[in-house]
Amino acid sequence: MFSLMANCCSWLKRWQEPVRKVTLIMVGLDNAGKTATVRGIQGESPEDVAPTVGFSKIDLKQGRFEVTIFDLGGGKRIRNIWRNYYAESYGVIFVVDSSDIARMEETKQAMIEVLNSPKISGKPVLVLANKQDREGALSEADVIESLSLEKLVNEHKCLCQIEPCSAIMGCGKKIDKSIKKGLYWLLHIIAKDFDALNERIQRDTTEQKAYEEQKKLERAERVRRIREERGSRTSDLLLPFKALYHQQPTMLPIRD
Ligand SMILES: Nc1nc2c(ncn2[C@@H]2O[C@H](COP(=O)(O)OP(=O)(O)OP(=O)(O)O)[C@@H](O)[C@H]2O)c(=O)[nH]1
Ligand SMILES: [Mg+2]
Repeated sequence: MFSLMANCCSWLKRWQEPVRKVTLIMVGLDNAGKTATVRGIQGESPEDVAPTVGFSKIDLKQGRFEVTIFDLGGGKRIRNIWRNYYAESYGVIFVVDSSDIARMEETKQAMIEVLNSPKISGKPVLVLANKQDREGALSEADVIESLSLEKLVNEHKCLCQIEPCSAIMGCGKKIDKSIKKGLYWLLHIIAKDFDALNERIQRDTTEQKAYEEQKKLERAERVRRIREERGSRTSDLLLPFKALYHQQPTMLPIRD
């Protein structure tokens, strides 16, 4: 009887909680398994994925959360787009290919760059130590050591959880439990500090929009000036031709 009442109370409490819109970014080197992971979360097959050029966006409902995940391409040349998503992100999912030992240093540098951003520092980070099914994959402890994870997250005051997992294990209900557990953890941490985080995100996104608007205006002004310069140069070049054209009729032989 008591447990029934306790269950009812917790259900009521959850039901009264407002729906919260949360944006997350999923980053990590190319080939780490980000797209395979979001595919699995979405209930789609994580097999046959192609490298992400740019980003893909997925929307899902998790309890009282409406979650948007930006799965950002990890290729070296497109990593610089990550920063455009930092301001609006409530938390980070960093996917690591635990079996690619040769790229651990590159992974570490990429993570340092993400956490170094003032728009990310202090936000919660979920590290998915992916590809645990592969032979020779680093264990959770080895990934922590290779990335100097403890030092890094302490320096940037980021709450962090690491989950060893395999994105290709299954999808939907059959998804690796560690991925599910990690996502719950991240959303739970975000919910705990939602108001402060939300305020920061509103402030940062307004600032970013103003910055982008300013850049757009500057670009438009540059283009206008280039066109103006080109226009005046073309009319200078055209002038002798015009003069020539007007002179020609007088040079034609006069016939009866
Ligand atoms: N064995 C194994 N392979 C995986 C796992 N997760 C992903 N893969 C494979 O790794 C390759 C890359 O996966 P993606 O999900 O495309 O990697 P990504 O991080 O999205 O890469 P980019 O889009 O280039 O940034 C694919 O061939 C996947 O099938 C895993 O847990 N285990
Ligand atoms: Mg991808």
